[in-house]
Amino acid sequence: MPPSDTSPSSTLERLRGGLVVSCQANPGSPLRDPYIISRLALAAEAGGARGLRIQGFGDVQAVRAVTALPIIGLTKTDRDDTDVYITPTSAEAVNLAELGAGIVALDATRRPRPEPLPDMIAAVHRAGAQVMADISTLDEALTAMEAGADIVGTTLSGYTPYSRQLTGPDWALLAELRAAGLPFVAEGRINSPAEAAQALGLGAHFVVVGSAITRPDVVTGWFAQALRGAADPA
Ligand SMILES: CC(=O)N[C@H](C=O)[C@@H](O)[C@H](O)[C@H](O)COP(=O)(O)O
Repeated sequence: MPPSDTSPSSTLERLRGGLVVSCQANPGSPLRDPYIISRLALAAEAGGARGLRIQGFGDVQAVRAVTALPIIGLTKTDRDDTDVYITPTSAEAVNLAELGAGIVALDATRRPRPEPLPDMIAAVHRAGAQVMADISTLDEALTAMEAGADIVGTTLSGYTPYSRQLTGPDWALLAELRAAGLPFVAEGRINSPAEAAQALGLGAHFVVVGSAITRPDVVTGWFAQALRGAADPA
């Protein structure tokens, strides 16, 4: 019997003011293995993470087996018919909920999608989980909340062609979401403790950090890039 999550209605409440660590490995990464992801999740828990964001059925299963922390589950599916890739179908969303994700992340961008967003949200709710709508603009956030999402996340800012293309967090989007009175999660390119605290101060319900904590291959690239051409010529 895997460790159990709390009741679905309290999952978001448990995360208020906390850090959620996204434990994902890029395709081709030597860390892309459910056992390794489950160890990263335990390391995040030991460090004080209140929740985990986990991609793929195998990883959700492996992580659910070792921790009772709330899981935000998602799939990333490359399809020929749509650019929507974070949990594009109800079947995937319901499967994630059944595997123990108390919150399911759905792509809520305005790109053409295989299934209507309100239908997907209803399916997740019927499966007993809550919905985090991954958006890239304020407009998408408003639409997602109208469609029944429980909270929105800034996850996809910079990943749609029409959203702000930034190298750091989208602070302006956080301010817009706050001004609109929407419940929101700060996620995407939050790469330091100071930035995480700043996001919470801007009204985020919780903060998700991924690459800076759990992608050492990516972080190594940041350092290696900074050193290129920086050697003292003397
Ligand atoms: C755009 C996209 O596919 N984002 C994914 C969503 O789950 C993950 O690859 C990110 O790591 C996550 O959003 C956290 O962001 P960052 O790694 O920047 O802290």
